[in-house]
Formats: sequence, structure tokens, C-alpha cells
Amino acid sequence: MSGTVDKKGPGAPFLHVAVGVIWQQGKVLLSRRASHQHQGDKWEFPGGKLEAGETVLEALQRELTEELAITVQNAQPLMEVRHRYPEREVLLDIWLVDAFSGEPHGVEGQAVQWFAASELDTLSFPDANQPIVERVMQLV
Ligand SMILES: Nc1nc2c([nH]c(=O)n2[C@H]2C[C@H](O)[C@@H](COP(=O)(O)OP(=O)(O)OP(=O)(O)O)O2)c(=O)[nH]1
Ligand SMILES: [Mg+2]
Repeated sequence: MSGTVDKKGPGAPFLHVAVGVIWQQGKVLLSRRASHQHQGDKWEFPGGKLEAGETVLEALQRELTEELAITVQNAQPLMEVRHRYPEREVLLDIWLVDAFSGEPHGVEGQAVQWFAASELDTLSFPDANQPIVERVMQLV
């Protein structure tokens, strides 16, 4: 299923998004969304929209290479979150990434930072992320 061509509802785009919770010793790697993007300036779990013909895992691997220059070595499905923003609806397909190679950095110029899971509730995330934050804080 493509993340960009599917439509749901009266003209609002429906986006299928592969999202990685990159986990290492109780810490999580977050990226900061650029100002010009949807939900700009907020912290996010890295990832992005599925392209035509991709599985979610393929999209996750591609996005984490494009955005962070890492290679996913192990990932498992964690949860799915559906959320309707006024301008679009998203299905976030969230995977726990607990092994990767490479040194992550913001390939697209975005801020990238490790945070303790316990401090996630002090950060500003897109509205859809509340259940993800709650779940990740329980992983510790
Ligand atoms: N990656 C990511 N996207 C999120 C999160 N929470 C959330 O609501 N979203 C939304 C924001 C966007 O509407 C959509 C992801 O799209 P995106 O703009 O990151 O997609 P992309 O990486 O393919 O970016 P682009 O090439 O279109 O710039 O999902 C999150 O934690 N991580
Ligand atoms: Mg993205």
C-alpha cells in the first residue's frame, strides 16, 4: 500500500507511515521535524511514508538510512496508531529497533538526540504520539 496515493474521507490524504523507536539501553533516538514540515519543530520518532510496493519494514529500513544513515539489524512491530489531523489522517506503524549499525546523525540537517525514556513526557511531540510515548516509557 502506498503512503501517498491512498485517500480516505472527503479529500483528506491518508498516509501510512513507518516509524522507528530506536532503542538502546533505556534511551531513545529522536529527530526534530523541520519548521516547514507538517507538525514542524516537534520531536518525532524517525521514519516516513511508505512508497508504492514497499512493506512497512522496507520503508522503515529505507527511511532510517535516508534520515539517519543507519542500517536496521533487528526490528519488531510495537504498535499501530491511527490519528486524524485536520488536514490529513495518519496510520503510524511503529517498530522497535533494538539493533542497528552505523553512527546515527541528521542527514537532512535535522537535530537528532538521545533521550532517556523517562524524560519523553517533557518533550513536544505531534498529537498522534501520545500513546506511543506512554508505551515507550513503559519499556524501561
Ligand atoms: N516520522 C514520524 N512521523 C510522524 C510522527 N508522528 C506523526 O504524527 N507523524 C506524521 C507527520 C507526517 O504527517 C507523517 C510522516 O510524514 P513525513 O513527512 O515524516 O514523511 P517522510 O519522511 O516520507 O517525509 P517527506 O519526504 O515527505 O518530507 O506522519 C512520528 O513520530 N514520526
Ligand atoms: Mg520523515
